[in-house]
Amino acid sequence: MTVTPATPGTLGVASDVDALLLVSFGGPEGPDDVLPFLRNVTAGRDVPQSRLEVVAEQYRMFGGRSPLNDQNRALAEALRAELPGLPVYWGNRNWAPYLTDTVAEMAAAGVRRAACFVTSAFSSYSGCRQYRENLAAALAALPPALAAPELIKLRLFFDHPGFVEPMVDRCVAALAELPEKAQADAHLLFTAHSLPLSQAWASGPHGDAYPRQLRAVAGVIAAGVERVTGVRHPVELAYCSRSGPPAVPWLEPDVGDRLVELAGAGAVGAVVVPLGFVSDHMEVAYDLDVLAAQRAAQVGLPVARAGTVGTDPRFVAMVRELVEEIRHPDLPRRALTEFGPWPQRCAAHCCLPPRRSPGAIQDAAKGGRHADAAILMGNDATSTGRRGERR
Ligand SMILES: CC1=C(CCC(=O)O)c2cc3nc(cc4[nH]c(cc5[nH]c(cc1n2)c(C)c5CCC(=O)O)c(CCC(=O)O)c4C)C(CCC(=O)O)=C3C
Ligand SMILES: [Fe+2]
Repeated sequence: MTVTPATPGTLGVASDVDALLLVSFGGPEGPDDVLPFLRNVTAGRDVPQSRLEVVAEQYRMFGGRSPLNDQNRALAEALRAELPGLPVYWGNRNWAPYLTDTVAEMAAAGVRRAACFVTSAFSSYSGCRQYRENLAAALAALPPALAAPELIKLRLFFDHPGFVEPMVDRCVAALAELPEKAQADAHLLFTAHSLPLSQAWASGPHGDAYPRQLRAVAGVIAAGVERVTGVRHPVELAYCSRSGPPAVPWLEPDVGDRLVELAGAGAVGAVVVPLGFVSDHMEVAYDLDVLAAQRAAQVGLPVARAGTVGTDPRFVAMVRELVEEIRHPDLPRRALTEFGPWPQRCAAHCCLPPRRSPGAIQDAAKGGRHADAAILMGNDATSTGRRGERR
């Protein structure tokens, strides 16, 4: 491919990427949005009505408004400041601004090649592949008169220093909030969104990537905490926000159950670390700060909740660095675990959704329609000679 030299003044900004698209989950912004939002999230999924009513009630406790969209507005603003000259767009899977509308707006504005930053750090169908499918669907929905931009999904960032270092600071700060006598021996209880076991097993190119990545990063963060405090805190991994019918197994233990168990086993305190989320949205504000906190209070276990990265300057700079990786394939790709740096392009069979029709799996194996969508979105447009891999 042709490599355009960086123009002075836009130094460090990928000159052959002409937009950044912030891609996220979306959340309701008022009471009337709650049910339509939940219907969007669970369309075609095995989530019982009773579960939806429980979740709707949680959103109503917060005035029907999730903090998530405002957090993404703040992140988009921070990215505009970090990447002057690069238009920053924002689109969601489940609520306005919908990806379909944003991608149409980008095409109408003449965007040719956009880097897509998805606010999910880890490998899973819900957090990675489904977003690639959403992007492909947004392209497929473009009016024929509009030229489709190339959409390049940035690599997963779960072990990037720009994510890990702010999390170390947040753990250290949370430890200091615990009663003094609980600080030295406190557990670090890392948490992430639970997944159906079938989805967890199918995550990543070799399976089981989601829990393994979480555990690996948790260890790196704990080591970072030790460098600051001089204490190696015990590391635990637990899950929140289980959904689906009770008969379907999901990743365990639940964070609330684990806090109760830890108290029973004589733990003096715990820091709950929302490792699986990059901002304090509902899964944090309700599932951790209300539900899990109640469980700990019932057994008298002191807990503090670590913050999320939000718009930490190091996290914002990380996005810039990931964009630069697209522009300059020879740049060092920073990563702190043996799982990274995650490839720019996910393998065709990476994070396959559970319960796919045999036809769709065959398609993926042959490099058919589904695989094309995945590869288009995850590809490294600056590298060549890799196409044969999927033949
Ligand atoms: C891996 C993962 C992430 C992390 C990656 C990422 O960040 O994308 C994530 C994020 C989020 N999940 C969120 C909300 C919900 N997730 C649900 C349901 C589900 N999530 C799942 C997985 C994930 N979810 C799964 C396997 C289901 C079962 C149904 C299905 O297979 O799709 C439901 C339905 C009701 C219920 O809870 O059962 C809701 C309301 C919000 C918004 C919070 C806010 O509004 O502030 C966010 C950021
Ligand atoms: Fe979710």
